[in-house]
Amino acid sequence: MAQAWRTISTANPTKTPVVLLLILLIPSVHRLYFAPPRHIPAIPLARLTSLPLYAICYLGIEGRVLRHYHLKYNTKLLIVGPNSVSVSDPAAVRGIYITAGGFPKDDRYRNFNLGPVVSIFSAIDTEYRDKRAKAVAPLFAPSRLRTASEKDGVIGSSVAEFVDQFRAFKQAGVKVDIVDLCARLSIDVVTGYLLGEKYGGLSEHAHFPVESRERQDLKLSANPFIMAIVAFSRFSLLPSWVFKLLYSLFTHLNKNEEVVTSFVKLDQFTNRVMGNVARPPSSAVKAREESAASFYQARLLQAGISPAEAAAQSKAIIFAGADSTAVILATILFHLVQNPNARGRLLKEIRGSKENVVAQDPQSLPYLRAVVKEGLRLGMANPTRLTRVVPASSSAAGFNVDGVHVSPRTVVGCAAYLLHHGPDLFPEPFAFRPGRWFQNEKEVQIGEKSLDGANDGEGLYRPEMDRSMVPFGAGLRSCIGKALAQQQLYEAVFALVDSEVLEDGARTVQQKIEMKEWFNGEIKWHKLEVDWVR
Ligand code: HEM
Repeated sequence: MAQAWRTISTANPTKTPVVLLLILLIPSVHRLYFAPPRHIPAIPLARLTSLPLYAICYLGIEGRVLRHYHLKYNTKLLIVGPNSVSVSDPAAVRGIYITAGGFPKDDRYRNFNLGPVVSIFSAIDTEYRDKRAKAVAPLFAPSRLRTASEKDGVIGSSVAEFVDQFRAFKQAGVKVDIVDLCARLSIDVVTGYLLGEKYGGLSEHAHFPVESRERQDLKLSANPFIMAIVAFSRFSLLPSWVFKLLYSLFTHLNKNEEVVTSFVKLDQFTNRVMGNVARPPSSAVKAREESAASFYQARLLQAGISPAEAAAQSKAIIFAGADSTAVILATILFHLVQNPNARGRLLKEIRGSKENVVAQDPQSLPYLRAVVKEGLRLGMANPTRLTRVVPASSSAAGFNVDGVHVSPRTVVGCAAYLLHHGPDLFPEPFAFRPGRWFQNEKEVQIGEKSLDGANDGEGLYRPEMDRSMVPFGAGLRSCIGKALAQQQLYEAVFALVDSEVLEDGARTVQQKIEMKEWFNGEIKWHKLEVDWVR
């Protein structure tokens, strides 16, 4: 190689830069003319380089930019990098994520490893993932969730505390930040339910009166930890070595006391819950130990996972569970505050269900289901492409999207931002309209056409609409915490609407929800406020 450089430079020094440029351009020219099919539209420069994709990912505008180009070119397939395509086609979800276990996750997921530890979420090796996911799966059984939702259960008591705090803000006429309050509820539910001890999100600042500056200014202490991870996801598409470099640089530059304290607090909490299950059983605490054995960290230890890894996996689940559920719940509440008609309809349904002799499971209430579904559609907890790689196997060699062949080793992915905002399936895609989920005329009447503007014809599209919904991903690698998240959403919306806290003058301070569309979507400024007009 060194000899070759010398030959070029001694042959004709003035031509060297030109020759070098040509050599450098060969791969790009090859990409431009041969690699990706020429007839598939691309975002600018994407056939040559991934830099535009990295830039929009960094800026948190990936969802809206890809949607713009899909609509502009009227295409279901869009080239977003030399070896990467965005798919905006509900019919492709099955092929990419479901059939035969779905395509494997691509290399970008390595960037989500927890240092040396591979999490359930970041694992590419499915055997590694299955061992851990199977160990914890029984925790999400419906009967266990129902028990936890009773008055004195972890979910039931946390939701009651959440409603009480909401009410206290209202009674004092003080603005409430629903993103913060939902984050407090979510972290308590995830930790209390899975790890056997509540983090204490709802209680940590509850000793300050709601009117005090401290109470209004202080945010959940785990926020800096959560937001640091959310912010790293803006680099997640980069090659692993660049990511690592930027990660250490970014960590160094953004290190401040608040972030360090938050990480230390999370470490202390995780060590404590690990200690709770590591203690040797004694007859006096037998009952407690028995129930402790049914917690997340204990089940991982029982499956042969090392204590250090079980601790890291527990920390990962706090992030995975708390942040996404908070984003979706805050989205639902924000829209309910802005839609008195939907709220009125929901209150009527909830009150009706309470008059029933047999208490009804919130998840069986049709209008509440539509409200939660519409919130999951609009809530951008994971707005961007869930990337996978087309395997080289023969069955996948024929993978097609809308009649176009996608070759093996191409990175493919569907984004909730695109599938959830398809204008054909979801007219007025950015509007909150629970009524759109009702299937036939009778159901539309239940959904109150006159109340939220749904029209009869839309219901006919519902199966297609369902296929377009990927808030929890799809297939084997879809969210393992879906049942827990849904239980919290239903219980919290039911209880809050039933309490009538959102009645008599509640209004949103922000007019709309603005998001940073990173892999984990972030509500801008991490704040959405509700105040009260008297
Ligand atoms: C409304 C709340 C939630 C939303 C919207 C959500 C969304 C998602 C999505 C989209 C994925 C798939 C990611 C991909 O394919 O790359 C996922 C995976 C995952 N979620 Fe959630 N999630 C929520 C709540 C939770 C909760 C409560 C937990 C834990 C208790 C959790 C734990 C996980 C884990 C461990 C995975 C990885 C599964 C695997 O790769 O096998 N999530 N989630």
